[in-house]
Amino acid sequence: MENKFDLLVIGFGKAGKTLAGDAARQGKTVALVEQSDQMYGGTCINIGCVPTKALVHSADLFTAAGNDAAQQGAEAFSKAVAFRDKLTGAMRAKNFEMVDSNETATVITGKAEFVDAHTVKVSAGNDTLELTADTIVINTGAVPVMLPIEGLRESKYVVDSTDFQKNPELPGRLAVIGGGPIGIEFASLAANFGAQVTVFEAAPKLFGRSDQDVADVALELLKDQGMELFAGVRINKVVDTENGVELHYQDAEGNEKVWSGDRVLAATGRKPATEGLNVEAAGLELGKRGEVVVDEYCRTNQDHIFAVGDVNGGLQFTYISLDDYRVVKDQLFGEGKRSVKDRVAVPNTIFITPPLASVGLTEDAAREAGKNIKVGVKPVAAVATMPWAKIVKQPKGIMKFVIDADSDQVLGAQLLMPEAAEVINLVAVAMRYGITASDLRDGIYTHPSATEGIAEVIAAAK
Ligand SMILES: Cc1cc2nc3c(=O)[nH]c(=O)nc-3n(C[C@H](O)[C@H](O)[C@H](O)COP(=O)(O)OP(=O)(O)OC[C@H]3O[C@@H](n4cnc5c(N)ncnc54)[C@H](O)[C@@H]3O)c2cc1C
Ligand SMILES: NC(=O)c1ccc[n+]([C@@H]2O[C@H](COP(=O)([O-])OP(=O)(O)OC[C@H]3O[C@@H](n4cnc5c(N)ncnc54)[C@H](O)[C@@H]3O)[C@@H](O)[C@H]2O)c1
Repeated sequence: MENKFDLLVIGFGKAGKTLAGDAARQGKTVALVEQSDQMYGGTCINIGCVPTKALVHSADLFTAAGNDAAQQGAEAFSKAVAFRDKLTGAMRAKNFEMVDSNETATVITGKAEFVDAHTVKVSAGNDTLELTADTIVINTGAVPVMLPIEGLRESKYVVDSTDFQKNPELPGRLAVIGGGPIGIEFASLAANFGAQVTVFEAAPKLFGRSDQDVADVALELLKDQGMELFAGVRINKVVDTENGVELHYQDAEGNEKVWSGDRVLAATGRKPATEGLNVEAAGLELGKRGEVVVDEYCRTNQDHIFAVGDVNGGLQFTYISLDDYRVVKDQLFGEGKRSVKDRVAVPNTIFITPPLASVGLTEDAAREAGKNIKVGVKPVAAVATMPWAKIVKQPKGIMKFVIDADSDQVLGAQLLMPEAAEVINLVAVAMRYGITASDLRDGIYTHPSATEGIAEVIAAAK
């Protein structure tokens, strides 16, 4: 094999694989290096968005069918895991083919590390290979943070989100450390399948990035699922016992307490995957969280090396990795104008039931910023013109819009409602392209749908 390439991509992430395909279709020689054959296609399709949402959806179907979680939950969970494996297996194969089937592209399985600014060593077992390239794109993603809590790393009952997914057995009693999106989504799906779930969050509030009225409804929904949730806690130690595992913690009032159960999910964030990459050999700069430092074009301090996706320390979403790809593509094959600074109104969704989707400013943030605002807010059950919530039997939720009272622009929205992950994209597009709140209010929407609810809530803004 020729070891010199036009483009070398390290890591099979969203940005890198898309760029690799593009470059190959233009006749460039491309090598894509991925450390594991179980990770072709990257985090999203193997251990991230897709498998977790497959489990969330199966859990939703299970509860919507009125099943008895205590009797059937464990078996239903195992079946959901089997479906997920089939799905991710097929996607992995397709992702491999989408790159490797190009005549000028090759996928190389092994762990990459820099030798110098143009050379990368790939190791697989005892085999090593040195590759050189004109352009190098680092797309190695992120890895779970395992905090230095006494006993945490040593415990055989503590798992991260990847290991949790490998086990087809539903834990009876599950503790989740961390109330971010990973913690909350796993907590919610496990509870829907019948696990007894307790969430421990260190910050003073859960759903701290939402306004309090929205957070309150989200917490109520999770409690309805039988979950216990604690904020403001400090985990002191993890102890393996004869019967399982204990978490010794201090609650928000300073009382020392012990939780005991069967499994602990550590979901306290993910850090850029640069360990072992030897980026120093390429003269690259690392930031405080181990991220590869880049400019607004995802370019490192070496002109021919880019870093895209989670590894550059930006927002950790697949769609941000995809947008990094667009920026680098424009640098390599376009006009070189597109920048990460062009991003406006980036939405996000936490996949609970129903989902909580947000974009832009909360009411609190808008007031803090001194904006003159109007707020439209309604419980989902009170949105008379949106029967969709009742049809899908999800009447609990809240819809909230923050509107600039002077310009009529939407400043932000928080939607805890059926199809929120879809509806939020419409709001984000409106914010991005200057479509006013009145335009959104007066739009013609299909019926019955979740979208039509936004008209009534915006109309109620004051
Ligand atoms: C449980 C979970 C759920 C998530 N849910 C969502 C969601 O619903 N929506 C959303 O938008 N985002 C979600 N995310 C975040 C999302 O998955 C990531 O932001 C996204 O996948 C990052 O993609 P990336 O392009 O940075 O690289 P990744 O897809 O992470 O790919 C990096 C690849 O590099 C490989 N690699 C690492 N080091 C080396 C090396 N030295 N040599 C060779 N290969 C290497 C890795 O094996 C990996 O395959 C979730 C994440 C997790 C963990
Ligand atoms: N639906 C989605 O889009 C989705 C889903 C899952 C993950 N993700 C992405 O993956 C990234 C990682 O997710 P995450 O939830 O692991 O990270 P996160 O950083 O968002 O949340 C981690 C949580 O753990 C808490 N925490 C930290 N130390 C703690 C301690 N000692 N005790 C208790 N709690 C502690 C933090 O306060 C925080 O709330 C997210 O930033 C997100 O971008 C997205």
